[in-house]
Amino acid sequence: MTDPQSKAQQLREFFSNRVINQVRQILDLWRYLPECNWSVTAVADLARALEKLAAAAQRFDAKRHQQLAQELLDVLQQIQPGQSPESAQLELLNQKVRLLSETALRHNDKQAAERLIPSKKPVYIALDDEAAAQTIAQQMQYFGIRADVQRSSDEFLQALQIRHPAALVLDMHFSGNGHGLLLAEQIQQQREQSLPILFTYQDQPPDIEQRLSAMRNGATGIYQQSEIQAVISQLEDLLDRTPLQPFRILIVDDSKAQAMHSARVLNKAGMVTEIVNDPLQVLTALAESTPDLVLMDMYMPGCNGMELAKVIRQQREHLNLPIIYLSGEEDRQRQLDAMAEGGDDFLTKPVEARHLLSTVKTRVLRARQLQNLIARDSLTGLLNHTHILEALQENLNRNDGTPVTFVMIDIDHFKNINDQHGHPVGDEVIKNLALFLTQSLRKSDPIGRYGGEEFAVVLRDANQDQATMVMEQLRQNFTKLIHANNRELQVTFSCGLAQWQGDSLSDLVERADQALYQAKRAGRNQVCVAKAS
Ligand SMILES: Nc1nc2c(ncn2[C@@H]2O[C@H](COP(=O)(O)OP(=O)(O)OP(=O)(O)O)[C@@H](O)[C@H]2O)c(=O)[nH]1
Repeated sequence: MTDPQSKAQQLREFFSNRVINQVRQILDLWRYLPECNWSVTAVADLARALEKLAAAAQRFDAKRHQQLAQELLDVLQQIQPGQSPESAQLELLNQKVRLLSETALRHNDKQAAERLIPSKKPVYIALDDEAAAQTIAQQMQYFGIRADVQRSSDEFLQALQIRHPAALVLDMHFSGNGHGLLLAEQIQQQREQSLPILFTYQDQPPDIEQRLSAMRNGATGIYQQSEIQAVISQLEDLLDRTPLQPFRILIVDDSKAQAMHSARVLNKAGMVTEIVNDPLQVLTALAESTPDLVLMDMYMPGCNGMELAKVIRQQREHLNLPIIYLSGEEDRQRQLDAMAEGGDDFLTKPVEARHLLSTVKTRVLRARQLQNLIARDSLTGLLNHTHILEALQENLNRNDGTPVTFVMIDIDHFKNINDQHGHPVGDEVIKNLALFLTQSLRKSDPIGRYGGEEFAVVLRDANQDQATMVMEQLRQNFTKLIHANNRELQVTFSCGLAQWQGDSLSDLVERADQALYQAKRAGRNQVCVAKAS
């Protein structure tokens, strides 16, 4: 007879697998909605996927998933088919989708390697050098990316018939000089949507004609075969399914009708809007919500748009906030004057919806890129020292009963690596660990470069035992990575972690640091847990 406990465990694992797939599908549909301006069919597809999840969750008694799926369905049903969703509805949907993506995996899931982020679809690798292809495939697996090696053009084409991959890693000269490029052309011609292809070459860098041909055939990048980590990094971007933070737009216009019109256009593309009709209220609105962009009328009672833009720019925190004027002003000189006073763009009313949308989207994406650069470490792309601590503080502030564990990681004998192999190799090891952590942890876990060869992670919803399991697994996997194409170079890290017990941020960090010190003293290459305070 089967032990009832193991049966329950099996059921849980079955559900866990299934839910990961269903949530993946829901996230894909969700990301597609703004692109198709919330088309009726796309919303119906999302509703169907949510119904399926709710039904499966009910069968397996997974209350949290059932509740979230149902809540999402309730909001969707309030939106009239073909109409713009309201900002409050968008807020709610965004918040629930985010929660759903977070619940899709727990740290103690057995399938920790198969996380939410990477696509379930495999990546096909087709290189002339099969041993090199196997090495890349194995490295990808350590990063949680499924990879299938294809040995010949025929095998490759056959595999494509059977299963669509998430992306291809293809040698430009697979099966003969330039043949990889021809193969790519043949593959893309048969598809409606082009397949992302990462082209590789062995020694001779491609010339401009080959690069152009690669670009025309769907290249997302061209790499030397030995740049394994760069290939993995690009794949991670391609396969990322984290729900985007919605764009938040503050509309400042004394005309209620004009403001509502703009709001509807932006809402239809999934952007959350807030309207301020009294220009004197703009600073209060900026302090309360943190918009990505301000869309502003030029002529309003009380003050004009140019004066307002100047006042906004006087505050350091809004120096990079994009401001777009939307006005009936047609005089080009006045428009240019307005931009000189702190505006970024000028749209003349009446503006076409697609024109407004593309201007707003481009500006917000640029501003976010810039913000990202400021908050992130340039070598690794991780949060910098200040911002990882800020992320930790935010998590402590939530104080909603879910455990939070702070983890500190330090590469062992890093000075020797620099001394023996050179600084560039040291840098590569740092980048590899950053990428490895990004790939191996949940997207919702903030990861930072704390100092030179020191890293920090905030694990939310993980107590110290769960966190130890996760970090122990990572520690073991990390030792298997190849760095700088040198199989002799084995790198390890030590790790100290502390679960938050209601203590101050500095005490928590101090405890994790002490635990890290313990791990170093006890011989390195290990995970140590902090003592209770
Ligand atoms: N290549 C490279 N090296 C760095 C960077 N930041 C710090 N380092 C070096 O990292 C080394 C850190 O060495 P230590 O703190 O002495 O410790 P360790 O050699 O890692 O030894 P243990 O931590 O005791 O295992 C120093 O030599 C720094 O110069 C960086 O961005 N790139």
